Amino acid sequence: MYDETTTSGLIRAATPVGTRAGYMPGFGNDFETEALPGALPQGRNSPQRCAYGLYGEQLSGTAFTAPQHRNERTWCYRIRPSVKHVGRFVRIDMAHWKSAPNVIPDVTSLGQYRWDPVPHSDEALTWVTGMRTMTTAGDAGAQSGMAAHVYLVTASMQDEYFFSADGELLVVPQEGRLRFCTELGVIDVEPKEIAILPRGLVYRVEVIDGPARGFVCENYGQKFELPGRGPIGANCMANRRDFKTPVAAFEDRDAPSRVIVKWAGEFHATEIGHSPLDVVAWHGNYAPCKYDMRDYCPIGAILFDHPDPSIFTVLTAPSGVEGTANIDFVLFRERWMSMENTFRPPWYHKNVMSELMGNIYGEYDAKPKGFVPGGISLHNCMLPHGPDNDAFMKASLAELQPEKLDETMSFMFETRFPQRLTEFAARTAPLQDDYVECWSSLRKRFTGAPEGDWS
Ligand SMILES: O=C(O)Cc1cc(O)ccc1O
Ligand SMILES: [Fe+2]
Repeated sequence: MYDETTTSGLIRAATPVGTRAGYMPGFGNDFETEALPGALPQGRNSPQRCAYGLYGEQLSGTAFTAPQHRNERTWCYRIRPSVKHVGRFVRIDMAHWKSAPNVIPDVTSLGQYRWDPVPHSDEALTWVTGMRTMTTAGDAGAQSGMAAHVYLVTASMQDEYFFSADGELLVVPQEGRLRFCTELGVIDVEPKEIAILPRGLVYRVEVIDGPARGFVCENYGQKFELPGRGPIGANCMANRRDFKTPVAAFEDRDAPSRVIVKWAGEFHATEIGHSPLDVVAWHGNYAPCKYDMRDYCPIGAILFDHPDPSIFTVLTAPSGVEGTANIDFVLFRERWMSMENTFRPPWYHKNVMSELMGNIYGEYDAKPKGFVPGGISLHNCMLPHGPDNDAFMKASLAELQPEKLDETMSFMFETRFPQRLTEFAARTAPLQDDYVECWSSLRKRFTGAPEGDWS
């Protein structure tokens, strides 16, 4: 079966038996997939003439010489080589998609901040024009750090394609459904799922259910990978098989089209006469994927104390310093709390890493009010934070029983670099001016007597 046509018009390869339609299971696998029989060369990458008159082309995701266990590349067999998909570039303006370094002199990034959900407007916004950068960290040109964005998408890209040379994008939907029609296949995402779009991969984004809102972590550094589990062993947390990579899908479509490229923090457009989504077959380990966060198996304390949130790491992007991530993507999802004689919510703390959080749905235990679905908070490098007064009192006085934190999903983009607010985050997005007041009624309970004052 090679003629499965998606509703977006792309011709898709057969799905491996027993797997979810349109996807192949595994994270970082060496995949192979073809949308026409015999399109994928066997036993070699560069036959003298490829089947169907296709062009062979390598997409490198790491340096040629990267260590074997980190080396990523994919061989594509396509109707035209990519060099025909880009012509002369014209610089274009993209007012709200910012890259590090982006230091605004009169904006103070030092602080604890929280925002209500960024609202939609009446404007038709695509994946590219609807991207709103909230923070940037590090330096895109130095290939370290990240940017945190909110996307507000109401319109599909038509005869328009995009790729970023600056980094991979980790997409965290919060509202609506999107379809990523990529060179390597089609990925549909909705809230509770995430997707990774590798650096350099060309795609267009269609709205399946709009308006769509969500969060994006743009990773300028080394790619996201699964964290080592240490003594936890070979299972739990995010399991490799639950990641899904699309089967090959292509379109052979002639139409005046535009490719937008993000490169060194700048945006450029180039005109072409056909769709660049023309990869008929591919094999390799550099590919987009998606993951359903309901498949994440949380590990936690089963007797006492609140462990560090690193136990909830879904993906980590290493920096040069061992154990100190360029970015950790951390998930706070439904789980049981059963610790005895324990203050169960997050403790008060100061962290060398800077923590940007987003709420996908439900209530977050440290902030029962104010941190709402679609909302964002930022606790920057070395700035103290923790439960608000209500959460502190409730957790301190609770009769402790096993309790399920149900209907909840929040996440954190945690980076070793300080995060800088953009002009949009500081002046346009719905910043909660009174956020720091959530700690103001935490009063002194010290009396000099061991029992303290809990009245
Ligand atoms: O600040 C936060 O809410 C995130 C967080 C959660 C947790 O369980 C422990 C530490 C931490 O930074
Ligand atoms: Fe924190």
